[in-house]
Amino acid sequence: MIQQIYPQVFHNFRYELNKDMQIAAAHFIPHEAAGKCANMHGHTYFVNITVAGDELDESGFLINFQQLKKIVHGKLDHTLMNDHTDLFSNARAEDFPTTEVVARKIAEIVQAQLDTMPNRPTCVQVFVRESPTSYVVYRPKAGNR
Ligand SMILES: Nc1nc2c(c(=O)[nH]1)N=C([C@H](O)[C@H](O)COP(=O)(O)OP(=O)(O)OP(=O)(O)O)CN2
Ligand SMILES: [Zn+2]
Repeated sequence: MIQQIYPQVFHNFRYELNKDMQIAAAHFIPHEAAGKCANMHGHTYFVNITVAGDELDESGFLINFQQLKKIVHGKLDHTLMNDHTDLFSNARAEDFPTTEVVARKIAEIVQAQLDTMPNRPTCVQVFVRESPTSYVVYRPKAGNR
């Protein structure tokens, strides 16, 4: 079980849900500035996804927790991040699989799913802990949907 206090995100929506998941994955950062992290290595990423909205779906959900897990954990768990060429690139820094970019890509995956739902919830925050001492918080700009 994951037990952690996460940073709060300000919003005016009536409902907010949070889904935790652990993703075991390998990556490498294809840049000399990454030092030893330019070599392939693995992490157990601790991910927290925050979704908010004013309306629920016909099940009384903002989004089913299981569906959230499936679209993120189901895609990335036990994979090499760099292999996901639909998400990451070894040529563009904006798309290297850094913690920052992993958090942004998870937000984009989630928002793409949310955009198909009639109740139109919003992904307001993605927290990604890559190691015991390093984490990133990504908050999509309002209106980027
Ligand atoms: N801003 C970023 N800096 C670094 C990233 C990153 O994604 N964003 N990534 C790495 C490496 O991938 C590495 O896996 C993590 O680095 P680091 O926190 O240094 O890991 P340590 O366990 O060695 O940390 P200690 O606190 O020294 O134990 C590097 N930088
Ligand atoms: Zn790493």
